[in-house]
Amino acid sequence: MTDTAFNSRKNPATTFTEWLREQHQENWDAAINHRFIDELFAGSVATDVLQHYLVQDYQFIDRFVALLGAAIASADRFESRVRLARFTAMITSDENTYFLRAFDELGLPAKHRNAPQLTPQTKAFQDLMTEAAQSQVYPLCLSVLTVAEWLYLSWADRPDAQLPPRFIHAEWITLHNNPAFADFIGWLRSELDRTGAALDAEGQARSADMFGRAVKLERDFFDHVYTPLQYS
Ligand SMILES: Cc1ncc(C[n+]2csc(CCO)c2C)c(N)n1
Repeated sequence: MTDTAFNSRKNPATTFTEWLREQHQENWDAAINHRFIDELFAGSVATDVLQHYLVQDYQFIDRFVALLGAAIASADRFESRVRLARFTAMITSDENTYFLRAFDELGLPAKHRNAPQLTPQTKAFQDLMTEAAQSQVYPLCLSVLTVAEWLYLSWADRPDAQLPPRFIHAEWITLHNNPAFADFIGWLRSELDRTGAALDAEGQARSADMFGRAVKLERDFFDHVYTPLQYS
């Protein structure tokens, strides 16, 4: 739902990604200030809640990588493909073993790591990533990728907060607030600013719709971890 078209925004200095976020500010703020994030920083997330969050979130990566592939294929220039390809290589390498170590720490059996029962919220997210990928429209792929990354940087960016003592909490924060991650999101936003501003009004409305659905799903995902499934 678009209140005002991007081209008739009040402040001409507003970038396309700022315009997108402004339209979905309520869900955005609810997500980045969610109870789950407060508990993560406090190191006090209940074990069954954290298990549920990580098991369901681990099912995110497959479609996320497929969406990156679609962005690489639909990008309008070589340097963009290269940057996306480097990021894809980074997140698919073995460097980051956080999930596997966390599953060990939480005593989660293999069946829940690899083929858990999926919740409707997880499925809805997978479907939105598939929809964006299948559009084969670069700024639409970016609209969903940008939410999944920028919203995570936004909740993790609490400069005055102390890190909690256990790695299962602390590393989930530092994975999302480190300088390399922030730098990539800066680039991702500049890319959507550039290609989104060049869309016609209908394309911009489609981008805003997908961006808004992604923000809502991020909020729903945090909400839904408080009615965890049992993984034993
Ligand atoms: C529901 C949900 N939304 C966004 C992310 C963030 N995220 C997903 S893939 C990726 C790139 C590599 O880490 C990032 C930052 C998440 N984990 N779970």
